[in-house]
Amino acid sequence: MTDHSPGGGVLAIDGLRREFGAFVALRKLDLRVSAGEFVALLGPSGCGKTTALNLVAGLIEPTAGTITLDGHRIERLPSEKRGIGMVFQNYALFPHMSVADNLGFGLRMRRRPKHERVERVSRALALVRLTEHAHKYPGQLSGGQQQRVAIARAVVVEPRLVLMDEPLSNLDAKLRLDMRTEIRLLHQQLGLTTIYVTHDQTEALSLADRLVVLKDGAVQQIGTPSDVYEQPANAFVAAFMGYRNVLEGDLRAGDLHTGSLALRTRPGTTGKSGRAVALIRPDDLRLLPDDAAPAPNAIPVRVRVCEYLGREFAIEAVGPGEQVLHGRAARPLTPGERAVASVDPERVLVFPATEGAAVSAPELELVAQGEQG
Ligand SMILES: Nc1ncnc2c1ncn2[C@@H]1O[C@H](COP(=O)(O)OP(=O)(O)OP(=O)(O)O)[C@@H](O)[C@H]1O
Repeated sequence: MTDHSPGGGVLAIDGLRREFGAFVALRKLDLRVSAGEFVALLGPSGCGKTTALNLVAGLIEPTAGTITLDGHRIERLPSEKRGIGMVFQNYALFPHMSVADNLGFGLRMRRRPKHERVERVSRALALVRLTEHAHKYPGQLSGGQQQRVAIARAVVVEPRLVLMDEPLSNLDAKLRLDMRTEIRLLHQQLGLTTIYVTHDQTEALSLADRLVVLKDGAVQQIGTPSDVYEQPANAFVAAFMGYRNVLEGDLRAGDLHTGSLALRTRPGTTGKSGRAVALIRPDDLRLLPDDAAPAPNAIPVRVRVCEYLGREFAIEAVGPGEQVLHGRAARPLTPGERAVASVDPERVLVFPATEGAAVSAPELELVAQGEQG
């Protein structure tokens, strides 16, 4: 094992499973991560993301399955022998060591000569723009600065693989955005193979080359951000990716009939029939004044809430059959006002209703929160 491998290693995970007593936290994870790739594990609380990460890190052992890094089986190796860098949400810095010593620690453990340590620490400090803070202690830094130290400490040893577990979750909204860009930039510069755990779909979409969406310990979809966003594999993934409007009904000849309205759906569903759910992103549901020109899939609604978003307005409205709908309007609408909700059939995804049952209220709430970010 060498510290000097340029870029990152190649990771293969096969049939990875972890049980805690009778509870299965991770069912079966099969994943290939190429050298230099950035993969995000995404899903709601309790879906098994941290379990998967901890198995790769060597903090817990698998019940079954293998993990291969650069051709070597590592699933039973002690954590410190795996050549992996780790960044956690609580920074986990050594409080009694200066920033520079925190960074140099891993290199000292690897017995790198002093001149090399000094050189690499100063390069890593410059990379995360903390050069002038080198002699401070972690307690004297802001949360964002501490997290930059933690990231620099993980990458300074040039690990074959970097694991990050919700590294931005303790930071405020603005800092989160700044750090997100910083992590992406760092990844572009160093090309380290990275696995990143988050429950925030916007974070995963913006950072990762590929996403692994998990639910109840089971993989739902593996794909690029645009695959997962545009072509979610099932209703759960769709709801998690922000398809907040969920309408259930009978699918006949490409139309979903809910009992109180009929919705034309994406071409390709015409041949299918039966109980189904249609999912629509709020961005794709346009709220128009009542007297607007005819629009596709026009649903008469009454406006309930109008929120200012900056460039446009988020509208909550009630349609036929008391169906609650979330959409966007170019101009403000008044609560109580009649309006028309319209959606291009191309943007109406349809899944069998059995999958729709998997979209539970708490998960939708989580999506709703994520949407504000
Ligand atoms: N040591 C343990 N003993 C028993 N159950 C555990 C243990 N660790 C995790 N679990 C359970 O396994 C499931 C998956 O946990 P995990 O921490 O991987 O979820 P997660 O997706 O990372 O969630 P979060 O985002 O909340 O951290 C949870 O239901 C959790 O309660």
